[in-house]
Amino acid sequence: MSTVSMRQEGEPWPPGEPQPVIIPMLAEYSDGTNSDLAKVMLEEIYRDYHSKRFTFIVAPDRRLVPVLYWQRDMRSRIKILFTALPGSQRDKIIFVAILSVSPTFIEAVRWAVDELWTFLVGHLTANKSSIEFFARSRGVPWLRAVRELIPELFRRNPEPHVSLFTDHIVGFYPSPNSISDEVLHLNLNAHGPDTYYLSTAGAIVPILAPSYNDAQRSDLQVIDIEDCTYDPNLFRQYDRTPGWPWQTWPRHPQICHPPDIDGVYREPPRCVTCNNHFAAEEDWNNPFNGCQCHAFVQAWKGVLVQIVEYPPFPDQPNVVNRGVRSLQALGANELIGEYTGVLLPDTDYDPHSEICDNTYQFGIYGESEEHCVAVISARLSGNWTRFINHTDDKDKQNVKFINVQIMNRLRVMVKAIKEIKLGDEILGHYGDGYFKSRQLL
Ligand SMILES: C[S@@+](CC[C@H](N)C(=O)[O-])C[C@H]1O[C@@H](n2cnc3c(N)ncnc32)[C@H](O)[C@@H]1O
Repeated sequence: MSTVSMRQEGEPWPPGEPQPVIIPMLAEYSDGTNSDLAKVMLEEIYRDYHSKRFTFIVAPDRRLVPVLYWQRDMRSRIKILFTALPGSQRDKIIFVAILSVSPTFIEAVRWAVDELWTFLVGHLTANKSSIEFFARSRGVPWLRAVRELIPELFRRNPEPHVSLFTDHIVGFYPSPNSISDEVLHLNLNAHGPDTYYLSTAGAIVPILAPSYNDAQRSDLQVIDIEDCTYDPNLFRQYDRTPGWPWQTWPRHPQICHPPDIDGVYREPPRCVTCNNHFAAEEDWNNPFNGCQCHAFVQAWKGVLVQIVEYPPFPDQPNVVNRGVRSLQALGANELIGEYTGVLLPDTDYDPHSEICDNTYQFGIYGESEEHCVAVISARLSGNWTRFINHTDDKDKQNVKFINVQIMNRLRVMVKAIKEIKLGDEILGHYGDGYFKSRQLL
């Protein structure tokens, strides 16, 4: 166990005293050991990118990497990291530039004690591709960081060096650098960060919507959406679902306890958390109306995960198997995500529909399993939760899909059922009928 205190920059340690771990803001989340603290720091570095918490340090004397010469301590730390990193000189420079905009990393370089730094270097080295993919898919301004840290590179003979660091070639390098920032930024605005996966070769690959029949296009990049989308016209196309529980048709299927279910207006019920009324349907799009538990909803939108390629399933050896890797520790019983997609009526799978499929589909149920109020189809739009793989092994399942009412909506949520560690694959159970209907298992 180490004590936690702040050290003045440059101040020598009193001889014989154990070197304290600094980074006080992180200490409360760890068990106090340097090994655990290094993991928490790694998570915080991912979080810096996710929340776009960037810092550009102004170093007093900047020199070419690998001798990033800020101060003597920092210089030797960066040298250790540089030696440990895999990849070419260019890859290493890009990686250090990416790290250099993370306030947590800067804090570690400046303050961390040797043991903590050694653990952190181990984590950074082992997760190099993952960190780079995560940072770049969140729009980290790494090229600007290279320019700031190594101005000589651009001043003396800019052209060859600039082209060394600007990467317009998609799929050329077998590393996360394979998609340029420009391409990523363009597509990120339209599709979202979890519409790319990290391949086993270390490349960033756009995720294309699957197609199971000739009527569906398979060259469309999937889109991230925060909430389910509802288009009444999609519901009008179909006959009323037999188990439809509401009186009116179509109506927004996620809105629960409609006050007019039998034609009599009733006051909407209150949220158990904030005690406000749930918004009535007409106010549904007004975020300031009704239940105000937005902080709660926001919490699971900040979860750090990454879509990565896992080994193919034995029954589908030629199919790329994307799954979800957690980039943070998650506690048992935490709600970690909402399954989002396009809301559709509970009709049979329509092979001619662009949005409908039976692979990325979950039902939303009312009071009972017979009351399927809609299905959520995530073929084209959804979020990371659609890449959660299935396992029959109860010991490996670490999440489950649950139907809950939060704010004024019925939602399919992903709930952690045990502690999940940084790096674990997130695995659930799809329900007994899923694979039978596809005859895949
Ligand atoms: C919701 S998606 C999960 C993400 C999927 N791995 C991907 O790359 O898009 C469900 C599909 O993943 C595959 N899958 C997931 N878990 C599986 C398992 N335990 N065994 C075989 N296939 C599985 C099946 O093809 C299934 O239809």
